[in-house]
Amino acid sequence: MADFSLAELESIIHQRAHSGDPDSWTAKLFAKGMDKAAQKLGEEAVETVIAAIRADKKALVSESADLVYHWLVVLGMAGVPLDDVLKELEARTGRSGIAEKASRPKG
Ligand SMILES: N=c1c2ncn([C@@H]3O[C@H](COP(=O)(O)OP(=O)(O)OP(=O)(O)O)[C@@H](O)[C@H]3O)c2ncn1[C@@H]1O[C@H](COP(=O)(O)O)[C@@H](O)[C@H]1O
Repeated sequence: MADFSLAELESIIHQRAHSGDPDSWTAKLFAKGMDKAAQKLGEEAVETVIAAIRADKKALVSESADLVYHWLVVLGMAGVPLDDVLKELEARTGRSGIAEKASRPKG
């Protein structure tokens, strides 16, 4: 099991986003804005699909890492916390109160 979490990567991205470090890819993406970040996310998604179709496990791991990193950049840029996505996934399992609340009639 890796000693690393998506929450840690989200935190690193948050720190690097406005670091002003000219060597930081994260800072470059944040400076370029959502169009560029979303484009990179799409490219990494396509590269992940290609790796999967080729049954190239090594490439699938590498492209998945690129994909998840760029996905977190896009979430960060949009101001959507990773936790919101995790809560949505949790609700879909039926484990959390969110699913119950969402399906409850208003009023
Ligand atoms: N996980 C990543 C990560 N995955 C991919 N990338 C970068 O994403 C970029 C784009 O990937 P591509 O394969 O498309 O590379 P490219 O062909 O050179 O890109 P373009 O020609 O399209 O510009 C590359 O420069 C990769 O280095 C990442 N950059 C950063 N991180 C994480 O973010 C942290 C902070 O990084 P910096 O912001 O660079 O300090 C790092 O320590 C890592 O933990």
